[in-house]
Amino acid sequence: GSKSSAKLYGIPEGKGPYSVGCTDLMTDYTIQGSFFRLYYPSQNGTSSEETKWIPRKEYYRGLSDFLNMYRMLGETFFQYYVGSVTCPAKWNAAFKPGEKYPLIIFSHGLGAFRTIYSAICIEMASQGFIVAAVEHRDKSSSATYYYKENPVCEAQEEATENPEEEWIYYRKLKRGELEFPLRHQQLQQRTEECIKALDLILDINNGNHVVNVLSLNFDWTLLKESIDSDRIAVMGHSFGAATAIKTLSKDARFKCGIALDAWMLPLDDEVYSRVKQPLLFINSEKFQWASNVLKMKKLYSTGKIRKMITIKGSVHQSFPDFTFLAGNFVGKIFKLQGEIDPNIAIDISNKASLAFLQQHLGLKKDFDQWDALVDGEGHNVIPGTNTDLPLNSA
Ligand SMILES: CCN(CC)CCN(C[C@]12C[C@](c3ccc(C(F)(F)F)cc3)(C1)C2)C(=O)Cn1c(SCc2ccc(F)cc2)nc(=O)c2c1C=CC2
Repeated sequence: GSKSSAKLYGIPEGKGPYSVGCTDLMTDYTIQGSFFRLYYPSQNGTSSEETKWIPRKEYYRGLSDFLNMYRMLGETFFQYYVGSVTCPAKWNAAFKPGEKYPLIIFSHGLGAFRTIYSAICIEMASQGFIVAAVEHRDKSSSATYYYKENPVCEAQEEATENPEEEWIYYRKLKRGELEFPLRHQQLQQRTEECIKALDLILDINNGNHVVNVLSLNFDWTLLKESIDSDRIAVMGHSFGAATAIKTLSKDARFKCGIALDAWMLPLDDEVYSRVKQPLLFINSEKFQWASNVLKMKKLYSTGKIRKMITIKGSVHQSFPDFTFLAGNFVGKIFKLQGEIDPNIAIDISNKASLAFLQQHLGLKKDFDQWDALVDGEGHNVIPGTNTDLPLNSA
């Protein structure tokens, strides 16, 4: 049955010392508002409820459309196979105050949305990071929503009691439409959304009151003076990795970036000379082709810190959570798993990320134990890319 198979393979728990909480924040009754899922160090025993992995059925509709599945079939398929999946974080657990935590803003890929990179986000939070996984409203996500204040009953007090949900679904490329203009315009919006999420979190850090249009009982005031505003990084997968690179070029408050299987197409030529901060590329073995690797190479210019590793036997889907939910057989058929065990692949990615973040955020942790991984030394990992392009050539 669905429960057993999905449960059997589940999303891995965080390995770090902190227990992990999870909540959602949506601001403003407009599409311009911020919407992100927050993963954070939590106080033990303040919530026993696990977090719903895909919280609304409209995401199943978005996914089946994105994957060109027949909608009825797709929705039933997802409802049945992932409807009961939870991720190993305590829903609305109380935030653990008392220290300043470094912050990561995470950007999802094409056709994804804020909740499906929880293995990465939970691991980072368990190691003492606060992670905000933004949900983009640029129509690159399978689905997303916002609340409209329905003007009709504006006059009466119930305006905020039954705000109208507006769902936005993935915008497919039209036949004959050029890809770059659409993706570049989406990239601009995605970058603005990452920067706005940072502004909002720093606002909360200053003790300003935040209005969450989602009625959740989470105490945001506990985050006051809990963000280490000098230790901020941006991270993303595929289109989200391009978003991370563009965000670095736009906002120096982000001190370094991590690009997971970067899709370089949406980036404009100006970006390449404007990324001053250290950048780590973590690539899967299969998601690599010459023009994409050449663009990564273009970011290697003198004086800038660039690291690149490839995880052997991994595939593009080794980073999102679906890789943990399919059995080995189905996983390989749908290219959700490569030759490498999904847990080993994500472990390499997370440890390399932690070591790189310690190096470039100046953390006082023990993540330096994984420095060799950042240099591509270790099992299942190689430096640079597995394509035959020499990276350091000018
Ligand atoms: C058919 C649509 N076709 C045209 C756009 C390409 C579809 N595609 C390959 C797919 C996503 C695939 C997938 C997922 C999930 C299941 C499931 F069954 F497990 F749910 C199955 C099969 C189908 C592997 C990609 O877009 C790959 N990709 C991604 S995949 C991000 C994602 C999305 C939804 C998820 F549920 C999980 C992960 N993010 C990017 O930023 C970029 C690319 C390519 C370039 C830039």
